Amino acid sequence: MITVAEAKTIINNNVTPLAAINLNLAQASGHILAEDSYANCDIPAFRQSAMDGYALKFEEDLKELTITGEMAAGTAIKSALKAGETHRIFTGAPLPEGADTVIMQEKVSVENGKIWLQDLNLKKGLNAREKGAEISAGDLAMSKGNLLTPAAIGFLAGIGITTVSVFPMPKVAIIVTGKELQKPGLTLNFGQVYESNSYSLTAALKNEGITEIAVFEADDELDILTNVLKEALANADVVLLTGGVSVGDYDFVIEASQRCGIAQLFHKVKQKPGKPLYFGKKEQQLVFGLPGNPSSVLSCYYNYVLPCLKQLSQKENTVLELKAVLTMAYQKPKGLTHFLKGFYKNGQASPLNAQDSYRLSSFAQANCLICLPEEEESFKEKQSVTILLLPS
Ligand SMILES: Nc1nc2c(c(=O)[nH]1)N[C@H]1C(S)=C(S)[C@@H](COP(=O)(O)OP(=O)(O)OC[C@H]3O[C@@H](n4cnc5c(N)ncnc54)[C@H](O)[C@@H]3O)O[C@H]1N2
Ligand code: MOO
Repeated sequence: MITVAEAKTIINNNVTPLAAINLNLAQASGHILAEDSYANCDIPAFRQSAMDGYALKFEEDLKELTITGEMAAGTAIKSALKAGETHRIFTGAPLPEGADTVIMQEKVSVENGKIWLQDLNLKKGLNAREKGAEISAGDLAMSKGNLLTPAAIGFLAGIGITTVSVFPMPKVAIIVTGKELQKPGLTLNFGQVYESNSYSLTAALKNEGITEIAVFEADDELDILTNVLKEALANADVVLLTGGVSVGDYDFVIEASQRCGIAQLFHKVKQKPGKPLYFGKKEQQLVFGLPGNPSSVLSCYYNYVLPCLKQLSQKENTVLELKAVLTMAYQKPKGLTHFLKGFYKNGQASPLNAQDSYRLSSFAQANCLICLPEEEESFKEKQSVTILLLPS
């Protein structure tokens, strides 16, 4: 059995980031930019008013001007100012030729087609956005490696970009195994359990912006599982199996993986929950055999699967490791790293009740996993420990 750290290193060393693709900007949110992006034109594309008011050519001691035109936002008609003239103008509209300044309408009085200026702070260029002030044609708009946040998407759209080169999100297949599984909503017959792993995993993947998710079900039979795994591998970068990875007579994940040509990279990690975790690889495709207990599935997801998915898309890991003090003493046997479902607040981490790996009630309340190292058994109240902060 390998340690948690060894397992993480093996995964990390076996991930090849996915090749960049071109995406329509509207589909690119949450992706990492794979190429520098450049502006095609000046933005603003013309000298533009930042206020509703009057456009003018600035001079010291201006007192009055005659209104000779109007510029509304979106106007396609060009206009020019002569000496002593002003144009009514609105926010976003182009300034008439010859104008360099806009006075807010609150700072003038209007009478008989004229304005009287009452703005002591009026300066040349006030309330006028210069052509190319945001960005000039040919300038670098955003560098490779940037995350396309909503603001980044808006910025690129605002400079007229429609397509971007990004690192794609992985395509993920989930295979839930087990004869005992029943769909939530149907009657639970004797010996059955409601199938929840595909729900928790799908929800977690969708939280990451992963949309290509295929869910398969497989009975505990080697031939069936082998065929389902083959089908899943046909269109996935990552396959997540749940259940069937331990030592029982009906646990076929290891054998089915071998039959599908997947090379085993490890099986079994010194941890609780999730001891029988399996990881394998077929060319660039990655396969996780997650131990079936619902809490083991999620504990392994946050520890191993999520960082791997992030790496595939060249994104930062969002499971943050930090230090916290325990709010209570805790005992565990030596030999395995324990990941306790916990609640973190103001630097303190509280282990929750119901730590058993078949239960999700505590995980449903948790915002962190408290990591208790393999070789330690006694933890004091206020002792500093490492926690993994879970993404919401
Ligand atoms: N003799 C041993 N028995 C077990 C060991 C061991 O070392 N020696 N390890 C235990 C540990 S730890 C775990 S974890 C489980 C993992 O076993 P499997 O991955 O083979 O999982 P299953 O046996 O198929 O299922 C375990 C448990 O989870 C329930 N389950 C499975 N899939 C789902 C699902 N999609 N939704 C909800 N619940 C699910 C299943 O009904 C079982 O109760 O092995 C121990 N045994
Ligand atoms: O390790 Mo298993 O995941 O405890 O139940």
